Amino acid sequence: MSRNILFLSKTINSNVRRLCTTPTPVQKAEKLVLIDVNDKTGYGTLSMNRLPVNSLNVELFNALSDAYDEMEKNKSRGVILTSTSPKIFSAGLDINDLYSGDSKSWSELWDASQEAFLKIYDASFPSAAAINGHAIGGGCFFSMICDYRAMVKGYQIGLNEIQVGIALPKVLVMIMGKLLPRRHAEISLTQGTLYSPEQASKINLVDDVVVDKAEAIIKCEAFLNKFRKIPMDAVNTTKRTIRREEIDYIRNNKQKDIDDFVKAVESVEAQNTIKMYYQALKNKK
Ligand SMILES: CC/C=C\CC/C=C/CC(=O)SCCNC(=O)CCNC(=O)[C@H](O)C(C)(C)COP(=O)(O)OP(=O)(O)OC[C@H]1O[C@@H](n2cnc3c(N)ncnc32)[C@H](O)[C@@H]1OP(=O)(O)O
Repeated sequence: MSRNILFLSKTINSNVRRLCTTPTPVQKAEKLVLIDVNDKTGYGTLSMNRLPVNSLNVELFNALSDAYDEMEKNKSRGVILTSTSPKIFSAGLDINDLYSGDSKSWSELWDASQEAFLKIYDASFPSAAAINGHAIGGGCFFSMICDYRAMVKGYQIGLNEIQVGIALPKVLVMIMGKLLPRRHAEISLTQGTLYSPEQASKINLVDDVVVDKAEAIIKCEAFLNKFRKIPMDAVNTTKRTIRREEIDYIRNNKQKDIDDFVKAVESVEAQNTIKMYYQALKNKK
């Protein structure tokens, strides 16, 4: 039996409360991350639900962080990260925010992304990504920081930040550098390559290629099941040893990392590229 838990980020909750007396379209805001805990396995399925494309903004990052807090509090045995969209896992950072923001909003965006990163990457339970659609930029990155990835055929995955005009943030470089063979990481990061799941599986970017979301979930559960007979303290100590460099980098350089991101986004060249990219996206239909 499973139970659905209504979940909203703190920000959205406060917005909804504030708006209770003044009806506006914002009241229709959906839950940004749906949590579905399987009581039998103890696994929580977290589904990103910022439609149409699950673009990552402060609220979605906060909702992910809060969902992970909830899973920690409930001593979860594992998380399956996926999306409610039929064809998009996540389209990465919200390009509207990159295009129309300022240094304060970009700082807040990056701060929230760092928090969500730490919650997932340093969780005390394993995470498996059921990549049920395109996973681009930050969408790809958030699947990369899970312990396992199963991706449905017919979509694309990759870190394309360079195409959007953003110099790759250090933590993305660190993690891709560890996941992919060196040469592939370098080409992928400097060219912003997007891969089919079949290509991605050849370079370690995804672990399994599947036909649909249902099969992705089955594969994720099978991965999480592998930890059932292993003491989690031993797993976590080992995992933290493996992941220490990236975790320490963010924890010890939080403000510098935010400043670097803001600098990369606010440069004239980046803003021009973001603007062209944004317009091309809007004009593509
Ligand atoms: C600690 C660090 C943590 C993490 C951060 C890592 C940093 C990441 C940087 C980035 O993520 S940069 C962003 C990279 N993302 C992209 O370049 C994706 C761009 N989008 C697409 O390629 C396509 O939209 C798609 C393949 C995802 C889906 O294609 P399709 O199904 O044909 O839908 P549409 O293109 O028509 O899109 C529907 C709708 O959504 C808007 N949209 C798409 N992507 C974004 C986005 N990233 N941000 C905001 N909005 C997006 C698109 O403009 C359409 O809007 P309409 O108003 O025209 O309907």
